[in-house]
Amino acid sequence: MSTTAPYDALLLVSFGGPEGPEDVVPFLENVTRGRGIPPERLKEVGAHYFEFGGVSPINAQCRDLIAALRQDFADTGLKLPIYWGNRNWSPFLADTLAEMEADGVRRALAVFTSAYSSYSGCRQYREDLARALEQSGTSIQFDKIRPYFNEPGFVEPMADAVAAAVAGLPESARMAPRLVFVTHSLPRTYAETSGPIGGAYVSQHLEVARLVAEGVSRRTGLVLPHELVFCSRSGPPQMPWLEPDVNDHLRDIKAQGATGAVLAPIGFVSDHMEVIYDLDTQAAETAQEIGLPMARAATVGTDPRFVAGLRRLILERAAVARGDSEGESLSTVVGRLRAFPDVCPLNCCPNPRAPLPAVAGED
Ligand SMILES: CC1=C(CCC(=O)O)c2cc3nc(cc4[nH]c(cc5[nH]c(cc1n2)c(C)c5CCC(=O)O)c(CCC(=O)O)c4C)C(CCC(=O)O)=C3C
Ligand SMILES: [Fe+2]
Repeated sequence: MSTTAPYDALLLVSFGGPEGPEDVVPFLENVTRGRGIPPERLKEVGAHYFEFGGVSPINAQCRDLIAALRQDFADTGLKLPIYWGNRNWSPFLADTLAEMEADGVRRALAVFTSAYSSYSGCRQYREDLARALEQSGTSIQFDKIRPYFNEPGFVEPMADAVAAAVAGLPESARMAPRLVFVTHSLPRTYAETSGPIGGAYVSQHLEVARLVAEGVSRRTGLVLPHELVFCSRSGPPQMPWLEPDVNDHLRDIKAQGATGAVLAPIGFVSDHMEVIYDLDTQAAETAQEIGLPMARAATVGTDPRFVAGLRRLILERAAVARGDSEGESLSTVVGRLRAFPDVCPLNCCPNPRAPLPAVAGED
């Protein structure tokens, strides 16, 4: 029988987002406290949220993912309560931990809404949990599931989505379309130090891009050129971030003769603000301006294969925690990168400013 022992609960840990116009400024203050984001950039990002009524889509997407996981657990006979807490907006992690402890939770498993290794998408959440334990005066023991970029349930729905987006391009654009894989830009130093030995953020994305492109050619019979590009750069202009920017890239491929572009936001598990603003609004405007037909592929969201993949990772981590499995992983991974370690190694994705306490790692 599959079991989630020794865990008493699952905790979905996410970024958080504003749920109305009055939330936008305090939310951005939480995000950027002590991070040296220029005020002009903050005003600009605030304007993106206001364009959408001051509501980020991310909280609704977390609620949907939790509902889908609960249904999947019910269907597969798992009895593991699911909680939710955020880094930057309510429900805040510290409040959720207090609630969990009041409910008798002693040991819990965390799932982050980020599939890849980076300070922002992994260690920072581990630090957030350590700080929330401190703030709430609770003592729940936390493990986490490993980064899931190479879980088949993450990759397969994206290959379907990209193939569907290619098919949805106008006939004329299907002559020589390009696949444009997009993720969140990072300061180059964060990317260089990501993972246990550095470089993990980009190599994991390149691997997913390769796997999805291969999946697309299996589905369509076409081998389409692809590349990895970046969105949502912030920080001061003199600081190097990962490039090229998606808008610059669209201009480049248009100049090279591309007849169309499919944007595939492989860096995001659902249609976050970066997707609905940076791609569906801003990059779509760029594409329109230069006369390049563009389609945007869906994110995994609550695709049942993705949800089942998360469940496999939860069961796998529980087996390791019980000592029933000693390996890194029981479940399969796709591609040429190994399953990421269950316990983040020493110095994995280091804090770029100063070391802070973090859960679920060797340090
Ligand atoms: C790698 C990465 C992910 C992916 C992993 C993951 O999913 O966690 C991610 C996710 C997200 N980032 C988000 C929003 C923002 N990120 C910002 C700023 C920053 N992000 C960074 C990196 C990442 N961010 C970095 C290095 C900064 C600079 C400041 C710092 O070093 O921390 C800022 C400040 C303004 C700006 O400069 O843009 C905002 C508003 C939202 C919510 C979207 C919504 O509302 O739907 C989500 C899911
Ligand atoms: Fe971000």
